[in-house]
Amino acid sequence: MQSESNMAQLLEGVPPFVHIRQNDFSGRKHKKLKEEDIAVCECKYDAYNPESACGETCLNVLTSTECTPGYCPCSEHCRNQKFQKCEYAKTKLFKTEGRGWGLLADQNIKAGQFIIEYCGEVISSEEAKQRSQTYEAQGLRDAYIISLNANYFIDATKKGSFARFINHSCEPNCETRKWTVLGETRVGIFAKIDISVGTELAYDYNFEWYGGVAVRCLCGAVNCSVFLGAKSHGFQEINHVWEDGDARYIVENIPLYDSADDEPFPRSATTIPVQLASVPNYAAETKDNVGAKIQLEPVTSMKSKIKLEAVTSTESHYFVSMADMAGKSVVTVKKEEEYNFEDRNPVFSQTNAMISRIRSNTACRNYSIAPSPSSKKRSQPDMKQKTKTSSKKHVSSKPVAELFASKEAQEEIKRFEEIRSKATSELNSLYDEIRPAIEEYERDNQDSVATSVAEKWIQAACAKFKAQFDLNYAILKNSMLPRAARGEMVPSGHGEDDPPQGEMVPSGHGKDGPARGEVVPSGHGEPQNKVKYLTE
Ligand SMILES: C[S@@+](CC[C@H](N)C(=O)[O-])C[C@H]1O[C@@H](n2cnc3c(N)ncnc32)[C@H](O)[C@@H]1O
Repeated sequence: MQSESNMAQLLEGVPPFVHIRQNDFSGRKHKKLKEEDIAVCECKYDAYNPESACGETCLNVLTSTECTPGYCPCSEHCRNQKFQKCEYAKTKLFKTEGRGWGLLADQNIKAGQFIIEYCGEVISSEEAKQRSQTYEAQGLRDAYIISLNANYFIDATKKGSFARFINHSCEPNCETRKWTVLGETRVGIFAKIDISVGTELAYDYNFEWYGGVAVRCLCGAVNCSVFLGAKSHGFQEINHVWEDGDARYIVENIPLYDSADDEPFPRSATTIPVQLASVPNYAAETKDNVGAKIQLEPVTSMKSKIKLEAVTSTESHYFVSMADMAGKSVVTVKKEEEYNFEDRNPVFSQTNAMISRIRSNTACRNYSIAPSPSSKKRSQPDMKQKTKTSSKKHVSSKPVAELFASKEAQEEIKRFEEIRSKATSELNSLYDEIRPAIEEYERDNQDSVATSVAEKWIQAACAKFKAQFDLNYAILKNSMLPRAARGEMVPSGHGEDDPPQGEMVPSGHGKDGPARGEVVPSGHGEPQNKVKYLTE
């Protein structure tokens, strides 16, 4: 926990926040890394070549996992503990034009270099939604919540590292990457390209837009998306992009939030569309003045300008959307009645709720260990129920065994049935034992599950599958034996190896062997020459 003395007193005018260099886990427990789950690389430190210690070819580096101190074969020479050792690039805070504060490179930075960790408070998605609304209601314009994975978010609003000052760009020189550090997922800002000293750092927020006032992007990129989150699913779904030839709508007002504006942006208690001043310069594109296009000037400066060229004027509430058509950004606008924000986004509907979702590059060390996809997110009693129900679904082999006249067959089937129920109950009790780890995995499904848990689970699951297979095989095999071999009465005229009349005997079946191409499982009790043909 950082104390208030860490309250960053930076340049004049920077809103205060608590400076932290490690994520704050007051929202949930920090994962404990078990010894057997520690990933140990195979690197060897060569004093004549210090680069040999945990470089690009290190197994841990390749899986975006930091080496664990005390376990890395390169010990103090290990170069793969950048998050843990806060090996940040030199950066500097500066005031941007129109986008609040920003961070710039205070040294030359190489492509791929780790720049800084995005630290903040680790909170659940529910908490993130709630906080986002609260901040919005408090009039906070800048959003600092990013997604860690489907279930957890990092909120750097009140506590965070200097990464919280990095602005968005549609043509970014940085990117976010996820790393596993001591069992926890952490987010770092990395250089996408070589960055020279004095250049502003920016990454693509990949914002998820949940409705509300659209935030105008002032990144200045030639191919700027015009709004933060414009590429997000939420934005595109709500702001349907009209195609040529569609019915046109009259345009007057565009709900926009420009972070350069000092005036508090308009808010409505119940509706999303915001009434703005009417646009003076307009020209109807279609006869009925509906759905006019707005040509956007290519953004050349940090403070972009929207030039409204083809706008008609009548009513007040509209939604804006845009597409890049033949190199020009084109904004089209839809009537308020077309949208139903309440239905689509009940939680976010009344706020300018934007939470940045960082794409994952997490190395794939995930094991699918839940009993079935349908059990995901179930509570404990339900999960128990699931495993019990699934075992009930198995065909009870007792009545099946009784169908066979041969005592030998009956006993064999019962024996395999016993093995299967033992394996099933072992799997169920193991599931109870590791349930907390599985539930954690399911909540946090982009993280890796502990190897010890995965191994136990895989072993028990395989034992159960094998037992089930053996049982099925025993039933099948005994059904395939000629009646006489199963101790049943054979009508006169049928030799032991002859099929009943009218039955097809697959060609190529010799007396003692299976047909060519027939798969006869090896090592399963009965000799192969008993598998001949189906008689029932
Ligand atoms: C994580 S903060 C970045 C730091 C922020 N500029 C500050 O002064 O604290 C994100 C906020 O900065 C502003 N911002 C970032 N990139 C922007 C951009 N390209 N255009 C407009 N505003 C931007 C938005 O208000 C956004 O919600």
